[in-house]
Parts: sequence; structure tokens; C-alpha cells
Amino acid sequence: MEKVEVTWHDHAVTRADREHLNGHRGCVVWFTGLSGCGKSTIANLVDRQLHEQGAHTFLLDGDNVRHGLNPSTAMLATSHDADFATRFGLGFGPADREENIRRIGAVADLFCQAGLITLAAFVSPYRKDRDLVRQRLESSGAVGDFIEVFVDTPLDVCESRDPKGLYKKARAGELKGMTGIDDPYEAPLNAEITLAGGSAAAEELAALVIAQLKKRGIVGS
Ligand SMILES: Nc1ncnc2c1ncn2[C@@H]1O[C@H](COP(=O)(O)OS(=O)(=O)O)[C@@H](OP(=O)(O)O)[C@H]1O
Ligand SMILES: Nc1ncnc2c1ncn2[C@@H]1O[C@H](COP(=O)(O)OP(=O)(O)O)[C@@H](O)[C@H]1O
Repeated sequence: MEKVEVTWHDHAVTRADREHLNGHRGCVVWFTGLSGCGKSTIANLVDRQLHEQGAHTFLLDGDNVRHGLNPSTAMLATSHDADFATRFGLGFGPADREENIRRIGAVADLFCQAGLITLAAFVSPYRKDRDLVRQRLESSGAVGDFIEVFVDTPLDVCESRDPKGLYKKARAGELKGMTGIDDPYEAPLNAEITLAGGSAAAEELAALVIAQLKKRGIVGS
């Protein structure tokens, strides 16, 4: 294995300095759940509401991050050679999902250190990968920096919504490895927040998240 010499440097402006300027703590609010469960809708509502209250936030969202930070091999092949695109492009196999979440976890950690209320909305189906992000956040910061939000919407509800037609394709055998169909979703065992995404309006669920952020002292009441 190639030895790489890298050294950690402390920053002149600390996380505490940035949080003081922002007027609130940084944290990562991590939405997980099946495709179509409502992650993106709820996270956007929370983001908009916090932003309007003057909080410093950013939303990392599944499909969007896969256009930039974590593109597919086919996307990378439009600007890089085939070897490079194959090496760094990500799909939906288990190792690709692991690397997707690992990279996003590292970015979310940086945003948290920048004092931002970082919202992350990813299927993130494997418990081990989410737990690794939690560990990363808790070791670079503190317990409480990672708030896991399980958007617990039954598969049949997600499938009936099917905004992108992915479940239909998966049922027809045209899409392999669809979470909930032929790839597992491992529900959180101890999420800080669980939302009944199939039986309450997105606005109500967003309000529950904001209430928890207030209760945890991340934003003022
Ligand atoms: N096989 C398979 N399984 C699940 N989802 C799939 C798949 N293929 C494509 N998509 C679309 O990609 C979005 C999920 O991307 P993520 O980066 O959140 O996935 S993961 O966390 O790496 O599992 C997901 O977005 P959301 O519907 O917003 O969750 C889907 O639109
Ligand atoms: N609580 C809810 N009740 C009813 N429909 C919802 C709810 N949350 C989201 N939706 C709808 O379900 C679809 C999928 O939501 P989305 O936020 O894109 O899910 P995800 O990001 O988890 O894939 C969208 O059409 C959205 O309007």
C-alpha cells in the first residue's frame, strides 16, 4: 500500500468562533429512509424555516450530490477517461453506497465544523454506514452533533408515490438493486427522531424536527 504523508493542521478560526458568529451551534440532521419516503420534502421545509429564522444552514440532498461530488461512471466519462471514470464513479452497489455515504459524511462533518446546521437527505440504507458518520461527527465534535431522523414511511406508500417511476421499473425487473425491493433498508435502532412519513403532512413532520432542534438548544425558541 502506498504511504501518503498528510498532517492535520488546526485552523486559526475555530468552530466555536464560527458558531459564536452564527449565533447557534453547528450540527448534522441526517434524514434516512426509502426512496419516496419524504426526506427531501421535509428537509427542504426545515431548511426554509430555519433560514427564515436567520439560521445558517445547508442541505445536502441525494440526487443533487450524485450530480457533483459523487457522480456515476457515465457522468464522469463525459469529462474524464474511462479508467478514471470507472475508478471514481459511484452507482448503487453496496460498496458504492458505502463510499457515497462516507464522502457525504466527511463533507457534513466539515459543514458542521463551519457552524452550519447541515441537513442531509440520503437513502443511506445501511446502518453501519450511518453509524460511521455518527462516530465521525461525535469524535471530531461532541455527542449530539449527529441527529438521525428516520422518515418511517411504509414501502407500499413510497411505492404508490413513486415520483420517479423507480419502483415501477424495479418491479418490472428493469432496475436492479432498488432499496426496499431487492436491496435492503436497515432501519435505525436508536434514531433521535422518527417521523411517521405515511400518515402526517410534511409540514407537521418538519415542525417536529424544528421542535427537536429547539429542545436540543441548537436554535432558539
Ligand atoms: N437502486 C436504487 N436504490 C435507491 N435509490 C435509487 C436507486 N437508483 C436510483 N436511485 C435514486 O437515487 C436516490 C438515492 O441516492 P442516495 O445517494 O440517497 O442513495 S444511497 O444513500 O447511496 O443509497 C433516490 O432518491 P430519493 O428518491 O430522493 O431517495 C433515487 O431517486
Ligand atoms: N408527508 C407526506 N405526505 C404526503 N406526501 C408526501 C409527504 N412527504 C413527501 N410527500 C410526497 O412524496 C413524494 C416523494 O417525496 P420526496 O421528498 O421526494 O421523497 P424522498 O426524498 O425521500 O425520495 C413527493 O411527491 C412529495 O410531495
